[in-house]
Amino acid sequence: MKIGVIGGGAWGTALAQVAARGDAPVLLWAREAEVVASINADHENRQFLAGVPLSPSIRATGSLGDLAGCDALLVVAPAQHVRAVLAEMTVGTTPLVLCAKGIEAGTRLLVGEVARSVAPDAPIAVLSGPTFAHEVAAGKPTAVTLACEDADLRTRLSDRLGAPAFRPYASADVIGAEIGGAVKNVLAIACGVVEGAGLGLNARAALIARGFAEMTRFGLARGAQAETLTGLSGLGDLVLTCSSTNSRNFSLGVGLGQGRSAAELLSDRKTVAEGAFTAPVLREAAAEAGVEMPVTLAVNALLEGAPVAEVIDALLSRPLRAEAV
Ligand SMILES: NC(=O)c1ccc[n+]([C@@H]2O[C@H](COP(=O)([O-])OP(=O)(O)OC[C@H]3O[C@@H](n4cnc5c(N)ncnc54)[C@H](O)[C@@H]3O)[C@@H](O)[C@H]2O)c1
Ligand SMILES: O=P(O)(O)OC[C@H](O)CO
Repeated sequence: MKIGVIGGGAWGTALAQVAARGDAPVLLWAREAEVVASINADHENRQFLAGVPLSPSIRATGSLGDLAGCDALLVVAPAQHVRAVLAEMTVGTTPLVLCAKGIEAGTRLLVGEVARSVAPDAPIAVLSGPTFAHEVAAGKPTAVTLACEDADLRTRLSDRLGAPAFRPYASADVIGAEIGGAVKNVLAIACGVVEGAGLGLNARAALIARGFAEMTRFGLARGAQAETLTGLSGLGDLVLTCSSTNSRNFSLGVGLGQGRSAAELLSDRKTVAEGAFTAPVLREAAAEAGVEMPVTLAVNALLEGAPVAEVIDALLSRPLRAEAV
């Protein structure tokens, strides 16, 4: 199975490294000419994953057409750009493994749903979980959810990508795997705010637990299975992303919690903090589904410039309720 990777950011590059195990050939499409040049000439992605020596069997290209000979494509462009990138190429029946985490603005579609609408003949899988790119690229032990309705394709992808230090756990719940990854980014911003505003570790733990209740309510309303949400792509990724400034979403929240504006924090960044784009769409999707998501509303208020103290007060002043989802 020759693997192609769409997206030369940190995660696309780390996944290319996973797929290149044993010197298997991997073709990676990157949007930036300097990323293509740096991978091909120096086996390093200096722009997005600096300092990690890459396998020489990874070749980079700036032309999406070159991916035509691949047997499966890992789609690792940021969620808001997946539609445009897939629309530029002929996917046909090549399986697409969606690795971006988000919900598309405007349509409120999950990335897999976007892919289906652009490439209706392509089988769909989702790879998601607690995965900081630099750790995966360094070969540190990592486990992910690999969700695909087609059991045969799921097995072939798991066999092709799996390794002792990269363990795909199988699931048929594509929607559940996607919802965990999309929602956790918004909740990670909230946890970063708790850190930035110095609210303490009790508050952070409470936010993770109540945030997970929020993720579960939304996920169940959208047809996710509860066990997927409690798995690697849901709770697992939530815990990772809410725990470390290695997370771009958590770091964005730290800045907001310190009273800096979203405009300032997002203005010159080259890397993507997906939660900032997902938050407003998630608010709309939750309203549409009739699901209460107070943490998501609070993150949106902060992104729109509401004062930190005011947003925290509003969250803490909500009427007490039963703990059950
Ligand atoms: N970095 C991680 O640790 C990690 C882990 C798991 C999942 N993800 C997810 O993978 C996806 C990609 O993130 P990343 O970390 O690889 O990116 P990144 O932040 O390292 O790099 C930004 C990427 O966005 C691309 N980009 C910017 N504008 C674009 C446009 N107009 N069209 C197409 N692409 C454009 C750039 O080419 C680059 O590949 C995101 O959905 C992210 O949530 C990231
Ligand atoms: O840096 P973040 O916040 O985009 O998180 C990266 C991955 O999604 C963690 O699983």
